[in-house]
Amino acid sequence: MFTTIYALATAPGRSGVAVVRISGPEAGSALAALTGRPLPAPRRAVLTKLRDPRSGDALDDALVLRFTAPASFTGEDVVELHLHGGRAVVSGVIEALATLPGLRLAEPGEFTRRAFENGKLDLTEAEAVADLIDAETNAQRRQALRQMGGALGRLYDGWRERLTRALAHIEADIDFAEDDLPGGVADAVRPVIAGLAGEIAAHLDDGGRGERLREGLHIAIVGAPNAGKSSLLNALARRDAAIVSARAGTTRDIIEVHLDLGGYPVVLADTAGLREAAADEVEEEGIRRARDRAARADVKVAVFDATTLPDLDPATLDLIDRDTVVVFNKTDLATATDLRPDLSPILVSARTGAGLKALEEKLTEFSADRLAIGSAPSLTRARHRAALTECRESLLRALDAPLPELAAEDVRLASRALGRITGRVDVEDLLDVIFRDFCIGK
Ligand SMILES: Nc1nc2c(c(=O)[nH]1)N(C=O)[C@@H](CNc1ccc(C(=O)N[C@@H](CCC(=O)O)C(=O)O)cc1)CN2
Ligand SMILES: Nc1nc2c(ncn2[C@@H]2O[C@H](COP(=O)(O)OP(=O)(O)OP(=O)(O)O)[C@@H](O)[C@H]2O)c(=O)[nH]1
Repeated sequence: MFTTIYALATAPGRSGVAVVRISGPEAGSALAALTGRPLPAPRRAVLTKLRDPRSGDALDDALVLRFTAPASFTGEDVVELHLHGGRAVVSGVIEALATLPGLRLAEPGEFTRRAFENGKLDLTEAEAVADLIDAETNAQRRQALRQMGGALGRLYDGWRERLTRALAHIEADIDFAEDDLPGGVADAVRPVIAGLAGEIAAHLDDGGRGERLREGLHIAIVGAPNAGKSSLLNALARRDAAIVSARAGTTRDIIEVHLDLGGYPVVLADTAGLREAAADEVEEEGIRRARDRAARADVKVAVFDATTLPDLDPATLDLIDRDTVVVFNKTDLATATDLRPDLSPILVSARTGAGLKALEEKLTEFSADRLAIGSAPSLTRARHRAALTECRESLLRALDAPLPELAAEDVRLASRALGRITGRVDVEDLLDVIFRDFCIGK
C-alpha cells in the first residue's frame, strides 16, 4: 500500500502562515506524535502546541486540521499543520516528521497523483489543478477552473460512452450474424460513428485556443534596426527589459516579456532589426532568429520609423499579413503620418507614450479573438490533441472497414484513445510525465 507522504504545501521562504500537508495511513499517528494528545475531530481546526517527538522541543503553536479517508483531497487520511511561516518553524516540523516511521517527503505532484489514483480526480482535472496554480491571468484561471470542475473530462467520457454503445451494437451484429456479414458497420451505427468523428473534428479545429491560453499568445515585434522595437517593448512592459540604443543592430537575441492584456496572457518578444548587411555573424544569427520567431508568432507587430515616411522598410513590409498590427513609431518627430492608410497603422511614440493605449487595445482585441473560450470546453494540451486525432482516425477507419470485426477493433482503439485522456485506461506510462511538472506539496 501507499506510504505516508508530507511536504510544505505553501511557497518556501518566510511567510505569515505556512501549511505542511501529510497524507496516508500514518497521517493521524504523525499528528499524535507531534501534539502528544488525542486526535481532534475530523475537519475541525484546533489550536495546539507542536513538539519535536524526540527532544520535546516546542516547535510551534499551530492550527491543525485533519481529514479522514476517503473524504479528503487525496482520498487518504490527511493532516494539515498551519504553522507560523518562519524558516526554523517549518524546518523544525519537517525534520520532526522525517524521524517518524512510515513517512517520507512527497514528490512533486504526488498529492494530486494520489487523488487521481484514488478516483477523486480524472487526469484532465488533475492537469487543471496544475494549470490553476500556474494561471497568471483571469482568462487562464477561468479555463483552469472549468477544467478542474470536470467539463473537459465529462465531454470525453460522454463520447466514450457513445462509442461503448456503438461497439456493443457492432458486436451483437457479429454474434447474431448467420454468415459473415457483407460490408462493415451496420447502417444503424454508422451515423453514430460519423457524427462523433465530426464532433471531434470540430473540437480539434479551434485554432489551438485552449493550448494558447495556457501558454500565452506569442506576439513578435519586428522591424528595421532603430525603428524603436525595444523602446516599444519596454513601454508596453512598463519596465526596461530590453536595451535601447541609438546604434542600429543593438538587439541580437530575442527578449521576452509576459503581459496581461485584458486578462489574456501574452508573451511579447523583441527581435533583432531586419537588415541585409549585418555587422557581424552575431547580428546575422539574431536576424535569422527574428525571422524564425516572426514566422512562428501568433501575431506580429510590424514597427516602422515614421520619420522616414513615405519610405517603409521593404523587409518589414514583406512580413505583413492578416495577423499583423502595423505601427508607425516616433510620431513625436514625424510630421506627415497619414501616408499609408492602406496599412491602417497605429501611430505611436514609444518616447512620449502617445498612441500606446490604442496599440494595447488593438493587441487585446487580437488576443481576445485568438484566445477567448466559448461555452464549450477547449482541449488544453498537446497530449489531448494527439489522442483526439488518433481517436478520430480510428473512427474514420471503422467507417471504411470491410468487415464488422475490423470495425469493432477500430472503435475499440478510438475508445481507448479517449480513455487515455481522462486516465480511464492504460496510463501508467503517462503519469510520471504528467505529474513531474507539478510543484512539491501539490
Ligand atoms: N487548507 C487547504 N486549502 C486548500 C486545499 C487543501 O488541500 N488544503 N486544496 C487542495 O488542493 C484546495 C481545495 N481543494 C479540496 C478538495 C477536496 C477536499 C476534500 O476534503 N474533499 C472531500 C470532501 C468533499 C466535501 O466535503 O464536499 C472529498 O472529496 O471526499 C478538500 C480540499 C484549495 N484550498
Ligand atoms: N524621438 C523618438 N525616438 C525614439 C522613439 N522610439 C525609439 N526612439 C529612439 O530610437 C533609437 C532606437 O530605439 P530602439 O528601441 O533601440 O530601436 P530598435 O528597433 O529596437 O533597434 P535595434 O535593436 O537596432 O533593432 C533610440 O535612440 C531610441 O531612443 C520614439 O518614439 N521617439
